[in-house]
Amino acid sequence: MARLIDGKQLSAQVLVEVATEVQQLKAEHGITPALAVVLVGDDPASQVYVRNKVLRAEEAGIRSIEHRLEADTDQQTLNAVVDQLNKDPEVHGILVQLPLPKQLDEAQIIAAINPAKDVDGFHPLSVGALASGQPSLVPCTPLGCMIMLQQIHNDLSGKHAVVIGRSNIVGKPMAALLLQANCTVTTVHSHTQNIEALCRQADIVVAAVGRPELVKADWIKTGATVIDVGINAVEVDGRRKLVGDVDFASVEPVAEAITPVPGGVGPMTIACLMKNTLTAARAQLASVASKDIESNPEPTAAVG
Ligand SMILES: NC(=O)C1=CN([C@@H]2O[C@H](COP(=O)(O)OP(=O)(O)OC[C@H]3O[C@@H](n4cnc5c(N)ncnc54)[C@H](OP(=O)(O)O)[C@@H]3O)[C@@H](O)[C@H]2O)C=CC1
Ligand SMILES: Nc1nc(=O)c2c([nH]1)NC[C@@H]1CN(c3ccc(C(=O)N[C@@H](CCC(=O)O)C(=O)O)cc3)C=[N+]21
Repeated sequence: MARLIDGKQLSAQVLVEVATEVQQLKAEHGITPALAVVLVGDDPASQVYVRNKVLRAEEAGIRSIEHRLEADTDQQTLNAVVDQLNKDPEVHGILVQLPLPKQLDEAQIIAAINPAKDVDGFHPLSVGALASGQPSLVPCTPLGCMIMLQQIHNDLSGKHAVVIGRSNIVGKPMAALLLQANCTVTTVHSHTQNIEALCRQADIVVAAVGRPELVKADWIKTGATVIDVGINAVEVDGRRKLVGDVDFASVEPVAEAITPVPGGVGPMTIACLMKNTLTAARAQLASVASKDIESNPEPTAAVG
């Protein structure tokens, strides 16, 4: 029997820590961290996700602001909303829910977000900082996966990690974080040959593919840790349910530890979004303070 990495429980712990620090920030600096979520269109999956974010923000003491725009919104209108949030000193985090309707240019919008407020970690500056090992806002899903992995492994050094998927949201930043943690990282994707054989060499498998129950027991080395990022809605006996990218029933007996779906990576993603909003609010406070010092230098700072 594998150890179950309980994302519901672990995310509740992360949220308690965030809530405590949010209270401190309020008490010491009179600042309430605020997260703005921009949702274009009425995709039902996004609605669920946004609703969960609002609930978790409330628990953490974070103010949440929602902007819901029509599905036929044009680029200029969306840019104006982002711009207004960029300029608002009371907004610390901005998340534009993806995917956007096809008339909108995703890359342009992401690049238009103030990098200091980029709680998704998708802005090119955040991506570059992560890749070059500088401190930055790290994408929420891979950050959540790393917290889960740390429950199982004190030290990830030297582990062979195979990441299935190379999206900008999950696969690529996941591989960067594992590399940073001294893993030997293999990223596989739809052009990779012999995925099963590569996965069988892995101490850690992270599946972020979007294919229901793709990963089978014979892909997994005995004793490996399996992180299932996939969230796929499927119909079983006429009823809708969520399954991951891993065939949980067959893989669970082989793995040492495994995340469930639902109740695994999903709740951790949302908890990490709150963590990033707190981090962003703190950094913005520090940056305002340093600008105050620049514009009002202490007389003693002059060398005489
Ligand atoms: N739990 C959470 O918080 C989150 C969950 N998700 C879920 O994770 C999954 C992945 O999401 P996302 O990264 O955005 O998806 P994308 O569709 O952007 O990327 C999927 C990746 O998987 C690769 N791929 C597709 N089919 C295969 C295959 N048969 N064998 C090997 N590789 C394959 C693709 O390869 P190629 O690049 O060559 O096309 C691509 O790199 C989805 O189920 C999504 O719902 C996503 C975000 C957050
Ligand atoms: N800008 C942006 N940032 C994202 O991080 C982002 C995004 N857009 N678009 C969509 C994907 C998907 N994603 C999920 C997060 C949590 C759950 C989640 O909480 N899942 C619950 C179940 C929810 C349910 O019951 O439907 C669970 O797995 O237990 C799901 C999906 C974040 N994404």
